[in-house]
Amino acid sequence: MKRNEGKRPVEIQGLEARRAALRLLDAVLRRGETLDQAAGAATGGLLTSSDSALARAIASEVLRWLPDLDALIDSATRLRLADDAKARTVLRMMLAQWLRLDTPPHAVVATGLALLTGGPRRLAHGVFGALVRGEAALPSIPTLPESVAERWGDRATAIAAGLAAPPPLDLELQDPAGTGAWVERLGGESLALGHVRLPRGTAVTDISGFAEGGWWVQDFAASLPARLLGPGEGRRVLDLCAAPGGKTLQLAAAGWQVTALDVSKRRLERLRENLSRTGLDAEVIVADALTWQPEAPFDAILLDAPCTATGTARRHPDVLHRIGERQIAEMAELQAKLLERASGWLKPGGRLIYATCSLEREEGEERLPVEGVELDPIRGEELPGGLVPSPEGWLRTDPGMLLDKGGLDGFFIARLINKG
Ligand SMILES: C[S@@+](CC[C@H](N)C(=O)[O-])C[C@H]1O[C@@H](n2cnc3c(N)ncnc32)[C@H](O)[C@@H]1O
Repeated sequence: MKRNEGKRPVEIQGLEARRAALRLLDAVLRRGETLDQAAGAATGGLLTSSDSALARAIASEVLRWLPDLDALIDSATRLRLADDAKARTVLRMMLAQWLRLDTPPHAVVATGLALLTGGPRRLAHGVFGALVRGEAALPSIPTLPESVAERWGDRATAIAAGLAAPPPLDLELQDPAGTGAWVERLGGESLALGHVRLPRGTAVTDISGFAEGGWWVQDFAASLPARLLGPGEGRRVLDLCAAPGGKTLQLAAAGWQVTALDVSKRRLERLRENLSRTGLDAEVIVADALTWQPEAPFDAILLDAPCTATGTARRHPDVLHRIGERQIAEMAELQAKLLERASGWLKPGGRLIYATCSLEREEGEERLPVEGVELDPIRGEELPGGLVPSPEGWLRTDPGMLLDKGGLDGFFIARLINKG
């Protein structure tokens, strides 16, 4: 009797993670889902969290470098593989593991070819082998999908330079006065009071002080909208579209009396957990901002509007392939409605921060002006070193900025005032 006869075939180690990566890519590229949405179904059945992290890393690197991986594949075969051919997707994964995740070619072959059979398997073997023998390499800056490069115009190359790798890990501190002490305790560097940046790949659970609640994870650019409202001194602020609550925590820590509103009950659960871990306080309201009405006007409002999130492409490279004119137009329409409503809920002299983590003009510059409120220009001296407001007085950040320090998420931020 041959070895293993009558038993289940021995599973190649690491194969499940590759199968999950394949499912993730299928969900993003074929069904238009986000990596986050797809993760539950695609990686939920995996045994270990490291397998799920590996699946996510493989899929992310494929999405980050997709046009360049395809160019390599096409350079090594005269057969034109369809964009959605399984052999192409598996080859993209194999190349991403070899060239981006430093997996040795023999391990890539063992886990990659097992996903294919017959002709496609022989083809993938040949293409991968030829590229390895030819010492294929990726460019230093990822090539953007054509439609994305067109949209981002003359900033496209600079932005792409910031997309070459996942971002570092930014922490926002509850007590800015303790910045020096936290930098000493955790290492890393600080780009402003209240901020600590740790190297990419740092696992949140490994950072000291999580249970103490002295910090929370928040990209540095995402911390700027709340910073631009200044200290609260007990005044009332509405955090509109608040969950999971990074900005709620910042506002509460800065002395604002916060009302945090969001339509998503599930995401607000995370906001409540964050409040309880940090010992901060806010009134939490589950409601649709398109129909909700406040009982009294606010001293300030922070509208961190739902958006296409193309500014988060470093962490969520799926946005490079899922977002097009239709999604942008839908979000812009929702943002216009939210802005129109929120602008009517300010006390005279009250300020409204409008922010989106999008790189699209339709979700930023083109949402201004807003009837009933005027631009309250952001001044250069209010911003951390290296960032400058536009001549009009709003702020745009993108992943190509502060690159020598690890880059930033893309945000549009404008501050408006009710002069009423
Ligand atoms: C960009 S996220 C907010 C992130 C949050 N401000 C933070 O810092 O953690 C946008 C939020 O808008 C919420 N949202 C979308 N449509 C909404 C609506 N009509 N009313 C209230 N919230 C809405 C979503 O549930 C989502 O939590």
